[in-house]
Amino acid sequence: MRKQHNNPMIKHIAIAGNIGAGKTTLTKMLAKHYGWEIQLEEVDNNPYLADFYKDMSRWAFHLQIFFLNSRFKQVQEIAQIQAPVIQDRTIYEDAYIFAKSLYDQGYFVQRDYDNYLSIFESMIQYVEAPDLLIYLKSDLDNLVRNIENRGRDYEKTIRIDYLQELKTHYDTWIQNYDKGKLLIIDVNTINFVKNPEDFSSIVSKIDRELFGLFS
Ligand SMILES: Nc1ncnc2c1ncn2[C@@H]1O[C@H](COP(=O)(O)OP(=O)(O)OP(=O)(O)O)[C@@H](O)[C@H]1O
Repeated sequence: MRKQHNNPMIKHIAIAGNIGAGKTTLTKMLAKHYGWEIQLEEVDNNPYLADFYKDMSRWAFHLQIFFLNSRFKQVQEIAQIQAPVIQDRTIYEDAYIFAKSLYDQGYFVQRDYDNYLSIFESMIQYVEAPDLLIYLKSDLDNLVRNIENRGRDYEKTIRIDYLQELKTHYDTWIQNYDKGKLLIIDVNTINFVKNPEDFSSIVSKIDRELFGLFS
């Protein structure tokens, strides 16, 4: 079912969440449902991701710079496209979740982290927040199950404490998020791929945010 988006104020929808939360799948399903343009993460063409998971200290800075630039280019493109766009992960997550937790865990040396933050601060002035942020809230069991099921070779080395650290940063970030509309979807007890009614319930919540009388 295709439903054209008819709220001129809403142009940029973003999906946020931990590794394995289901962002990419939901992004594609929502893009199809609403007829939105789509912006995915650079995973297959990412020159650092596989090396990063083998040796995080060695490649943390390179990977963060790559993702930061890639995400910045996406927001620039979104600003220029007239049609509504749905984006798989935000630039905030790169800085406030990934870079921060890599620094906290000692994978970033101080001067590299300072350098990264300085680049981020320069860029963020030119970034508009999404009109609607959809956060997929997931516990660790669910993340691990999804990561195992998709079976990417380079993700086999992901440690549970790395996911836990990311989750802690996500919790803090979402609690304090005030840049625009926020919709939190608990994905622990639903399966929007297998159960059409779970997908419909997500769509109803989004409809309420986008087209509701008091939204
Ligand atoms: N800034 C970042 N720093 C470190 N790793 C990152 C960063 N951004 C993305 N990644 C990693 O790149 C890969 C992206 O994969 P993908 O787009 O499938 O998303 P995902 O995070 O696994 O989430 P989902 O399963 O919800 O789609 C994951 O291993 C992810 O965590």
